[in-house]
Amino acid sequence: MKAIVSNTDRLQGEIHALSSKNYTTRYLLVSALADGVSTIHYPAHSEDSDAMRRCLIDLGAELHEDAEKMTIRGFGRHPKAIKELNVGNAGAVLRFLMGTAALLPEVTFVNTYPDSLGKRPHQDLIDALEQMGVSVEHQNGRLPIIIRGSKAHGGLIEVSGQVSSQFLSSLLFLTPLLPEDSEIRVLHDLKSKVVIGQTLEVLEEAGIIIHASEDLMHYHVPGGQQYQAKSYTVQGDYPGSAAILAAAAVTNSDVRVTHLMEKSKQGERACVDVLQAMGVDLTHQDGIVHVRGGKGLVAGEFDGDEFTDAVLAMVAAAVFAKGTSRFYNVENLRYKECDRITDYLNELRKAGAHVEERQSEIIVHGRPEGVEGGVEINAHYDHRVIMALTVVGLRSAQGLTIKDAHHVAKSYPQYFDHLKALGAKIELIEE
Ligand SMILES: O=C(O)C1=C[C@@H](OP(=O)(O)O)[C@@H](O)[C@H](O)C1
Ligand SMILES: C=C(OP(=O)(O)O)C(=O)O
Repeated sequence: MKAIVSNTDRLQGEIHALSSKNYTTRYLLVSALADGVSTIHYPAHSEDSDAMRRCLIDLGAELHEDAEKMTIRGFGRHPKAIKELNVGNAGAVLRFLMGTAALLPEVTFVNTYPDSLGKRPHQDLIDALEQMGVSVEHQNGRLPIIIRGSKAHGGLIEVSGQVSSQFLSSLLFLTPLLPEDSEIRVLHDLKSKVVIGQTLEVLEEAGIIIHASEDLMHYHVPGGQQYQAKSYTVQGDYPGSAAILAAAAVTNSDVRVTHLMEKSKQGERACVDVLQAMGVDLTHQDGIVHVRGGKGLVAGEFDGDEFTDAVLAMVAAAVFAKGTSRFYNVENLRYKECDRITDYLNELRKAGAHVEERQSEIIVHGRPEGVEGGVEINAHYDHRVIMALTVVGLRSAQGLTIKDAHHVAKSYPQYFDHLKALGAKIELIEE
């Protein structure tokens, strides 16, 4: 699908935020790891959450769904011994399930997105699993990956957090089910640290006890635990909503996004503070973010690691801010669906933005007058590139054509419909 995004002066209306992808994948997993029937209210529906759902069914979970909720009968510590799992292009799903696969004799994770997930590194998790007696066959730390887990045990586990927090999350989901206690030590740095808060929150809701150090670098996990079957409610999704809020910030707008909890543990909640720091007229009350855009943005400096999945949308807003913005501590954006620094900035440059890259920084020389556009954008298989370039397209004199825009469905299938409902001039063409 191609998205033709035209210059749009005004956005107006109200959007009910989509359900959180990260909470949905976690609630699905802890429900499957429980014995008994759990309920998830308002689960997300996207390619990534569907990938988790599909894989858990393959592993023996029983799922039923109506319009508002899903019930899941879990497989506890005994997933079905299947041969193959296909996680699509979902990084978190792959990494979390590589841990679960350690409960099985042999599973192959196939490589269906060789140019996206197929390029992403998993070596740090592989190293950790090997310390636990799991045998892993892989292609230089990449897919396809075969996990042989029959001998998995707890104990001392060291894992690097330098590339992704998902490796640590994976171990936190697995280790409570092992007979032995585990000590997990995070080596180097822990990137996207805020996301670990979501993992710990969900584990606690599922009745699992984890003793975490205050800096989230050390964990004592008692073994022999059981996940409890529970009832969960998924909150609204900040990373996806950040793109809607950025679109509202760069246009003349009066837009409300509802269902966004002020006290959320999603790091991307910070997009509200970032936009405010850029001078956007915005309020956040009773779960509603209300933007009155069009008054002109100002540049700022931001630690992007605090809102990993909203960085691209915030950079798109900064493209139209007065002055030079800097998003630092973002190197791990290079290991996502594409290289979200080099690939993304190349597309922004094509659109007419003035941007520079460092190894772990994005620098934006803002153009409050707007950009020229009139070019075709390569989506690089990346939903967040698509969402962010759409924001830029709304302020491009000649608009932007985004190729392969269907990849937006990885996290936010309704993105274009939501923007169109607000008045964005977007035409979708099936190819
Ligand atoms: O744990 C999770 O659900 C996620 C963790 C983050 O990844 P990294 O820890 O690799 O930055 C985030 O970017 C991803 O979208 C989802
Ligand atoms: C990077 C993302 O997801 P994942 O790592 O799960 O593929 C994302 O949603 O932006």
